[in-house]
Amino acid sequence: MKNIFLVGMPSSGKSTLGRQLAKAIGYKFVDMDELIERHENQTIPEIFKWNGENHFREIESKILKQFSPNQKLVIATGGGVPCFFDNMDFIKANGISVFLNVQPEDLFKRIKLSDANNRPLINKSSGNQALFEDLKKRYQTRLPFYMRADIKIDGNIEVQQLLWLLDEINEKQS
Ligand SMILES: Nc1ncnc2c1ncn2[C@@H]1O[C@H](COP(=O)(O)OP(=O)(O)O)[C@@H](O)[C@H]1O
Ligand SMILES: O=C(O)C1=C[C@@H](OP(=O)(O)O)[C@@H](O)[C@H](O)C1
Ligand SMILES: [Mg+2]
Repeated sequence: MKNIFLVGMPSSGKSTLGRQLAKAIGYKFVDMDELIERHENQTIPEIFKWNGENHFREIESKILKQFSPNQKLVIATGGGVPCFFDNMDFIKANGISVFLNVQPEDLFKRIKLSDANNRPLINKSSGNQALFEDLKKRYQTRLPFYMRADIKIDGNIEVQQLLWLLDEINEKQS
């Protein structure tokens, strides 16, 4: 079975669901953001601050292209991965892609609930209205890229729906 790439907005659950999915199907889980941090020996906010977004995007694309199709991996991509360079072409050619579709209203709630403040593109201190507007705009801009995924699912899925997702993946591959 091919590698599985999870794509979607920040806070759509790629890392959370990716771990569960990998465990359920006996795959290894990898988080691209963690690979990038290890490669650069810096946190994501530090990379953005000291080297800029362009550098981050280049490293991100380089890390992506090191995957080969049949490594038995579930890969949580960063939210921007499908939207830069030919990354989405690579993903489609080298694995099964799953878009976790979570609406801006729900993303907003998740981001507000979480203590984490490690996403340089999401300014939690900018005020609720500005944060929500930014999420809506980013979601609309990115949607066409995410929609190229092989499978699109509502990101608010329950654990039992994971089984449906697995069936769907198997069908795509048979
Ligand atoms: N299905 C879900 N329903 C509600 N909250 C979720 C769900 N999946 C993840 N979360 C919460 O959303 C936040 C971001 O999840 P995460 O997996 O880090 O997203 P991503 O990797 O897509 O940025 C976390 O606080 C997590 O607990
Ligand atoms: O949406 C984006 O452009 C980004 C999302 C982040 O990953 P998550 O989607 O896991 O938050 C991380 O790669 C970086 O902060 C940029
Ligand atoms: Mg993540």
